[in-house]
Amino acid sequence: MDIKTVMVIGAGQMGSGIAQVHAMAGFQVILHDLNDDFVERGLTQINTNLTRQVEKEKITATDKEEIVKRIERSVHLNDASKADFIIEAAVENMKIKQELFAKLDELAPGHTILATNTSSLPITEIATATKRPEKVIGMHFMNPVPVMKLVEVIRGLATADEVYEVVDTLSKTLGKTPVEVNDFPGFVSNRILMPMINEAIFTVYEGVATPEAVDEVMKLGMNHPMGPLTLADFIGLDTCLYIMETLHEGFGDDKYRPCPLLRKYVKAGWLGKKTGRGFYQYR
Ligand SMILES: CC(=O)CC(=O)SCCNC(=O)CCNC(=O)[C@H](O)C(C)(C)COP(=O)(O)OP(=O)(O)OC[C@H]1O[C@@H](n2cnc3c(N)ncnc32)[C@H](O)[C@@H]1OP(=O)(O)O
Ligand SMILES: NC(=O)C1=CN([C@@H]2O[C@H](COP(=O)(O)OP(=O)(O)OC[C@H]3O[C@@H](n4cnc5c(N)ncnc54)[C@H](OP(=O)(O)O)[C@@H]3O)[C@@H](O)[C@H]2O)C=CC1
Repeated sequence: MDIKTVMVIGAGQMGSGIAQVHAMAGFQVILHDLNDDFVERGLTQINTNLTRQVEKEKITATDKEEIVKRIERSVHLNDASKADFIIEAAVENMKIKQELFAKLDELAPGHTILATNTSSLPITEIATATKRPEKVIGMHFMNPVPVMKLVEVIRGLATADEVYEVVDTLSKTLGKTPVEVNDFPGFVSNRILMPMINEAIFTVYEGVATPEAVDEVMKLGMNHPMGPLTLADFIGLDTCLYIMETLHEGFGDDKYRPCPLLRKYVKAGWLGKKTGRGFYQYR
């Protein structure tokens, strides 16, 4: 399949990173969000990342200009009519994703693949919102997208082999390493990572240690690049909570119950780095 134009839905931390790596690989990109300000925020992030690369002499200023020129802004979902490949990176919520997929199914050309960057939600269930479940697939990038090598590729029950092959090849074209996994809550990455983060939050909640101490133990003791609470702030505490809820509901096992402190922070709007406060303060 010949992919020329890739549309990214959601210009948040993941969507902007996904748009950046596609534009860097030479694709035309349409970056979509609900309004101009959100699209602009995503483009600002891309600009900052590329400027850093120019300063480090990894790309030239002309390369940067060309990459940015390949990214078109969008606040109208009917721009999907121009896309060969769509990756959805909106909020981690089944209702919102199903609504988006139902609309994209109507607006996108028949050949267009509809991928989702969901962290944990079942691909098979997202696909039921469309009349093309064979063209729906999970393409799960890791944060920060320009740096992390993994793409977890998840087939829904109905995903066609050719669609899997397209995503496998596309991931390699982006310089990433695809790994195929089955469609179960949290897939592999978040089934393992998120209970560790949730347990780190319990250790703070139960007064075992401060966030700083927990992070230091895991960084120095286990050689993790970031401690689990710094990582939770980096991912977004709302996203961490949604993932824990998906695991809890999906497996029906209380070992996945989200820590009450995580719920409290999310209710308070302490979502981590993106809102300036989570386990740490950023402003
Ligand atoms: C929730 C999910 O569904 C799945 C997930 O994504 S879970 C999260 C997975 N991600 C992780 O676990 C990340 C863990 N952290 C790390 O690997 C590292 O701390 C890190 C890569 C983020 C930063 O690395 P570091 O060595 O501490 O910092 P630093 O030296 O500043 O950065 C290394 C490189 O990353 C780049 N970088 C750092 N943060 C970046 C960002 N947010 N965006 C783009 N590039 C970034 C830097 O520019 C630098 O690039 P060069 O090698 O080209 O110079
Ligand atoms: N954070 C992470 O480390 C990772 C996250 N993911 C997944 O990627 C997805 C996005 O996460 P992330 O980028 O962190 O989240 P962010 O909150 O940074 O960004 C989500 C963006 O999508 C927008 N949005 C919400 N609803 C819609 C809609 N109906 N149409 C278009 N845009 C919409 C949001 O707007 P608004 O601000 O108004 O809500 C926001 O700009 C989630 O599914 C998440 O689970 C996957 C891998 C890693």
